[in-house]
Amino acid sequence: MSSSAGPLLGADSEVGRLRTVMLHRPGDELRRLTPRNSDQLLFDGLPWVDRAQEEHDAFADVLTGRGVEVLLLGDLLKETFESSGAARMQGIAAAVSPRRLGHHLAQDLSTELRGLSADDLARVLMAGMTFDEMPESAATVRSSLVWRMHHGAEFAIDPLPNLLFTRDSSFWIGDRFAITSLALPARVRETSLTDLIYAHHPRFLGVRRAYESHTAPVEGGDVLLLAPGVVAVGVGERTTPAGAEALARSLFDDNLAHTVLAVPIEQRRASMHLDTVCTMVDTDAVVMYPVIQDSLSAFTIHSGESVSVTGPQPFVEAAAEAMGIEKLRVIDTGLDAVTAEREQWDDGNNTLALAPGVVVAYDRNVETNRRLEDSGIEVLTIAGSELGSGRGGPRCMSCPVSRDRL
Ligand SMILES: NC(=O)NCCC[C@H](N)C(=O)O
Repeated sequence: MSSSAGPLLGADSEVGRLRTVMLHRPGDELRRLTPRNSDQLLFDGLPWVDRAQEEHDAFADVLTGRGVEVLLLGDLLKETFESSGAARMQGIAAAVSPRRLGHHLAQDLSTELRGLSADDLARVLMAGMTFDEMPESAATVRSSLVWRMHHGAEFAIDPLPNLLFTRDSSFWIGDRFAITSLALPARVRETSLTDLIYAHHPRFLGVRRAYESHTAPVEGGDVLLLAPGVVAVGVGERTTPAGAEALARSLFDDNLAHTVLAVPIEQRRASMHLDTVCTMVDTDAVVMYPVIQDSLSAFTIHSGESVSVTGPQPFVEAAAEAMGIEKLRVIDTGLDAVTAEREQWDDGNNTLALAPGVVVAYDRNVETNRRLEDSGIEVLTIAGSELGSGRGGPRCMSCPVSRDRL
C-alpha cells in the first residue's frame, strides 16, 4: 500500500517539477472494445492490448526514471476497497443499475459483488461484466427475464476503457483535488472510482475537495493551470459554458484562482479538450496547433466582490495579462497544414511537462518534437501506436497529484 507520507499534494501550475502522478495501466477494459462498440466507447480503433500495456509501462518508466512517483489507479482502487467497506458499497451502487438490470437481478448481483476480493471487485468495476459472466450463484439469474432476454455478450456493467485518460476524471488545484463531471455516457462512471479513491484511500485522508457542487460538465483535459491563481478552461465538445462558469465561481469562492479564462474550442473530436490543441511546456510557453494560433480567443472571468466577464480577446493576450507576464510564448511548430493536422490528431500538442522546459511527447510526432527541441525544450519521447487509438497523449494519460509550487 502506498504510504501516507510523500511530497506536498497538489499543484499550482502545469510545469512545476512533477513529483507524483496518477496513471492507469490499461487492462481488461480495453479487451472489451469491438468494431461495434468502439465508437460509442470513444476509441478510434481496437488497440492491441499487450502492446498498449508495454507502451504504457515504458511511459511509466520514463517518469520514474526522472524521479516521479507513479501511482496506478488500479492499485489505488484495490487498496481503497481493502481499507473501506463503505467504498465497496458505493462503487457497487454506482456500477449496478436497477434501471438496466431490474430490481431483483441488481440486488442479487450487488450481493455477489460484495463477496469479491478487493482485487476482483476493482477489476469488475473497471472492466465491466457481461451477462454471460454473471455469477450463476446470483439467486435470480436463471429466473430473471432481464438475464434471459439479453445476449450473453452484452454488458450488465459497462467497461471503462477511457480510465486510461486519468487527466479527465479528476485534477488537482492548490492543495485540493477536484472530481470532474464527465460529459459523455461512456465516461460518466469513471468519476465514481476517482471519487472513492480520494475519499477513502489512506494516502489522501484529510485532503479537501475543490469544485464540490459540480452541476454541469467539466473535464480535466479542458483545465490548464496557466500560473498560480490563473486557470484556462476549454469550452467545447465536453466542458460547457455552464460548467466553466460553475468551476470559476467555485475556484474563486475557495481562493484557488483569481482569474479564469474560458476558451472556446471547436466542437469536434479532434479538439475534444483544450489540451488536444494547446499544452504548456514552460512557465511562459505553450505548444499550440498552428491552425488555431491566430483564432484562439478567451473570455476572462475575474473574481472580486462581484464576478465579471470581459472579452473575448486573443487567447495569448488574455493569458499573458492574467499571468502577469509580458508575453506568452507560442512555440511555433511552423508546420504545413497537412503535417500539422496529422500531428495534432496524433496528440502532438498533448505534452506532459515534468519540469519547466522538459516534456514527454509521443515519438511519432517527429516534426512537432523537432520544433520543440529547436526552441530549447527537452522532449522525452514515448511510443503510442496502440495507446493513441483512444485519442489521447501523455497529458491526457496522467493526473499530476503533486508538483513543486512555482
Ligand atoms: N484530455 C484528453 O484529451 N483526453 C483524451 C480522452 C480520449 C477519450 N477517448 C475520450 O474521447 O474522451
